[in-house]
Amino acid sequence: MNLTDILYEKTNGTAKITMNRPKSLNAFRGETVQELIRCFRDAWDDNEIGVVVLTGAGDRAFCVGGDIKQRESGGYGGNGGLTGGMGLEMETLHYVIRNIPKPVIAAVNGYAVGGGHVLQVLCDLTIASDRAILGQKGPSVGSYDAGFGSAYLARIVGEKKAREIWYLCLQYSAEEALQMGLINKVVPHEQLQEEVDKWCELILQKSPTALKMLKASFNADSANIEGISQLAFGSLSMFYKSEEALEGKNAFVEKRPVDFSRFRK
Ligand SMILES: CC(C)(COP(=O)(O)OP(=O)(O)OC[C@H]1O[C@@H](n2cnc3c(N)ncnc32)[C@H](O)[C@@H]1OP(=O)(O)O)[C@@H](O)C(=O)NCCC(=O)NCCSC(=O)c1cc(O)c2ccccc2c1O
Repeated sequence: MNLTDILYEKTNGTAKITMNRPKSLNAFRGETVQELIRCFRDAWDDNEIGVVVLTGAGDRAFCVGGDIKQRESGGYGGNGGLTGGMGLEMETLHYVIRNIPKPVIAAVNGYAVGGGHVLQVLCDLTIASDRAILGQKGPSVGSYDAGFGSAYLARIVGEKKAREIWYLCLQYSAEEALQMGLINKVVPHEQLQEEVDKWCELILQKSPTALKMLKASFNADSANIEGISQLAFGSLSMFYKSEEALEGKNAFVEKRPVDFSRFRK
């Protein structure tokens, strides 16, 4: 596969997908999302693969969400269509992570923030380094991921905690994330790969059909969130054209404090 933003390797039944833009803390742009979708589809279609690992390149980040520096008033470019006018085919990416009939493990090696955090939320299982920092950021930068990013998050950590995560945009340590049930396990940073390998091995010893059916049954209960997701991304593409959204983006790029006060009037 010809890939620029992703590293993709398949070894002994495991497909490893690494977001590879470390200079931007693995923030995603249109191409990154397209390549992620292609890799998940390849792993879906390959009968030798029984488990998928999603991680980030480098030592600092899993993924910090959309590449804000590339965000324009109409989103991230593109011609509309599958990207809903935003240049990021996020709904499809969320779809393939949720619906690939094999367990997906997020190996969170650093920051998992914004849309990057939503990716770890969507994975079946998460193992994090003790250096990981997790949280949402959208309302600080004029954005939101209000489909699976909010409604499914609330199923995982409960309504109160999910609202805190989104309304306050705090950053949580791996240990705090573990305590609130947001992730499955925390390990010393150096042992992350080893632990992920162990979990993959355990999964690969199991009946693939049983795992496939279990994943489908877990998903069934939250399937209606897909409709909420369509509404949320549809409204986001309109919101991105607003002065309010641009204030969030510009403040981040200009490295200055954001001021949304005029939009409360
Ligand atoms: C993550 C941080 C808290 C890290 O802070 P720290 O101080 O440790 O590091 P720096 O801030 O110096 O970052 C290093 C370097 O990386 C650049 N960078 C960081 N985040 C991004 C980013 N999101 N986009 C582009 N570049 C980024 C940073 O500018 C530095 O580069 P220099 O050249 O200046 O050295 C902190 O970095 C932080 O808070 N980052 C912002 C994270 C954020 O707001 N994420 C949410 C973005 S919006 C989003 O995720 C999103 C999701 C979706 O699903 C969408 C769907 C459809 C459309 C749009 C979507 C969308 O926008």
